[in-house]
Amino acid sequence: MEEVLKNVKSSASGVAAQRSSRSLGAIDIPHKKVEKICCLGAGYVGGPTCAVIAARNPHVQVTIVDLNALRIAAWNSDDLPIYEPGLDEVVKSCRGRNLFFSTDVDKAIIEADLIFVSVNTPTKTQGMGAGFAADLGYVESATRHIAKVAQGDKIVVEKSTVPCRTAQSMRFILEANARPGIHFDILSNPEFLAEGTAIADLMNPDRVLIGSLNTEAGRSAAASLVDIYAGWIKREQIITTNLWSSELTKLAANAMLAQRISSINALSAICEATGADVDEVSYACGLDTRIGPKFLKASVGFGGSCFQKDILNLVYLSESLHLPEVAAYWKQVVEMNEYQKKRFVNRIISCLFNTLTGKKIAILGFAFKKDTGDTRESPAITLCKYLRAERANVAIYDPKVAESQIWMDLTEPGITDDLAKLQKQISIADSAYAACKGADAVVVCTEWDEFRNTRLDYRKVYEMMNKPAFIFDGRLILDQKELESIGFHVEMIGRPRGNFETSMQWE
Ligand SMILES: NC(=O)C1=CN([C@@H]2O[C@H](COP(=O)(O)OP(=O)(O)OC[C@H]3O[C@@H](n4cnc5c(N)ncnc54)[C@H](O)[C@@H]3O)[C@@H](O)[C@H]2O)C=CC1
Ligand SMILES: O=C(O)[C@H]1O[C@H](OP(=O)(O)OP(=O)(O)OC[C@H]2O[C@@H](n3ccc(=O)[nH]c3=O)[C@H](O)[C@@H]2O)[C@H](O)[C@@H](O)[C@@H]1O
Repeated sequence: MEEVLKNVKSSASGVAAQRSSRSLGAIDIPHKKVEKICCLGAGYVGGPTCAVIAARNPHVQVTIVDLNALRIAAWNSDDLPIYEPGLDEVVKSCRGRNLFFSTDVDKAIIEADLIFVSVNTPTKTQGMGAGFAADLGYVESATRHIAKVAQGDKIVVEKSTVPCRTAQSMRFILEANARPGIHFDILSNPEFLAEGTAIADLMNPDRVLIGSLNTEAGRSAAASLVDIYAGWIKREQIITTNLWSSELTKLAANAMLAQRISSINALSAICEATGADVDEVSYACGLDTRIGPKFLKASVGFGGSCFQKDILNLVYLSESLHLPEVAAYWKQVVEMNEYQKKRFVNRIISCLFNTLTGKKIAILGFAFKKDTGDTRESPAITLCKYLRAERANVAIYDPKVAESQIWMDLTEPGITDDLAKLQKQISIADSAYAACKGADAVVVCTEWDEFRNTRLDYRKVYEMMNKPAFIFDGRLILDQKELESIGFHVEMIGRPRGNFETSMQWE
């Protein structure tokens, strides 16, 4: 037995040794010191990431450019285009010193030694792979632009999330279009930040991943980027791998995170039907150190711009590689997420006596998670769509999402395109109380702290609602007992319905 344990231990430490020698190898070889960085794309990733790079590397000039002039103007104003706790302070600390936001894409490319490509990679909406494959149009056009404009050697870094082997296409395009004598190195450096905690994640990441070709030039380019991150991150946390591992790791990490949520959400359905409590199940499972406690919070479904997109991308990749079983496995994670949203709405309909016609439903929270104003793929959008179809009147309140954004999300093609008709059924409130006034039901869609029992006066909410007053907690943030003592009828994800508890008593 001891022999077996020894072997297991030595093979495990062998893997660690291999990994660390690879990660240290990259910084031990001669490499260029980066003085100027350009980032193509001033979005949720490019903006915060490069702002932190600038803040932590005062000797490096960082210019973030975008084709969208309004977005750049906002980055240069006091009202940044995205809400992220801590972002204002970081930007203010270095904007105008070594951090610049500009629409002059060509100048920034010409000046830079290293260019991050941090443009959007949405799911294709038409053509081959529509609904699954990533639309690489923005990445390709950014790559072609770099090739056209560059007057000297550049390190080009894929920051966008892309399908495995995209770096090869980028290299092909760059080499085919480069001016004579110009050399490009390509690195993959996927971003793992989560919105709402982006600055904390960037300041203190679990790891930074850099993929390169395993050639001298490739390793040397990786070493230049390692230097940038080493401005504030311990070297052993900066991992270097081959390009394809790095590209695939990003898709894999998102797929695994989303898979955990779909797993706990699948269990939440069993909890509701049996009397088990999903929070208790998740807590008890999470205490197993092999499972761990994070990303096991049951919810109305995951949202955000990337989980669904990246899993579908993985599904498409698997299908293209003739691996249908692998594709079906990952696809189920997304299907479970859709099922969860539908299940939640069905519960609302059934509790409200099987009809929502003319009833007022207050939606608390429209962002896909707390501490962000981002609504991309927010479950609240799907919920509102279903509630509308049931002819409910919906009042939405979110502390950070702009009203114009809500209208845009609800008038997206495929959801509805008739704004005037929409406004007869949907209203946007400027406070939680205003949304709840006269409502038959309150639905918590986003886990904003201000919706917690300690922050919102639920006695006041109860007084202003139609009776019976229902609350549906899609985020498991409310104190059910306290709300019930006020008089609410409370329905929580992953807890049995209504008086199920009493019907299950046998003692
Ligand atoms: N949002 C997130 O939390 C995360 C996103 N990612 C990935 O990062 C990439 C970017 O995502 P976001 O920042 O959320 O997208 P975004 O849509 O917020 O920003 C992308 C920006 O790129 C600009 N752009 C497009 N083509 C350009 C070009 N040729 N030159 C200059 N600018 C150009 C667009 O105008 C847009 O402002 C995506 O691949 C995404 O999957 C990765 C990790 C986290
Ligand atoms: O590639 C990306 O875009 C990013 O996607 C996610 O980050 P993000 O989508 O910003 O936010 P998460 O915290 O992952 O939440 C995603 C969704 O899952 C939901 N969620 C999360 C955790 C949980 O336990 N339960 C749950 O329902 C959230 O409410 C939210 O709707 C990943 O966490 C990041 O590592 C990754 O970089």
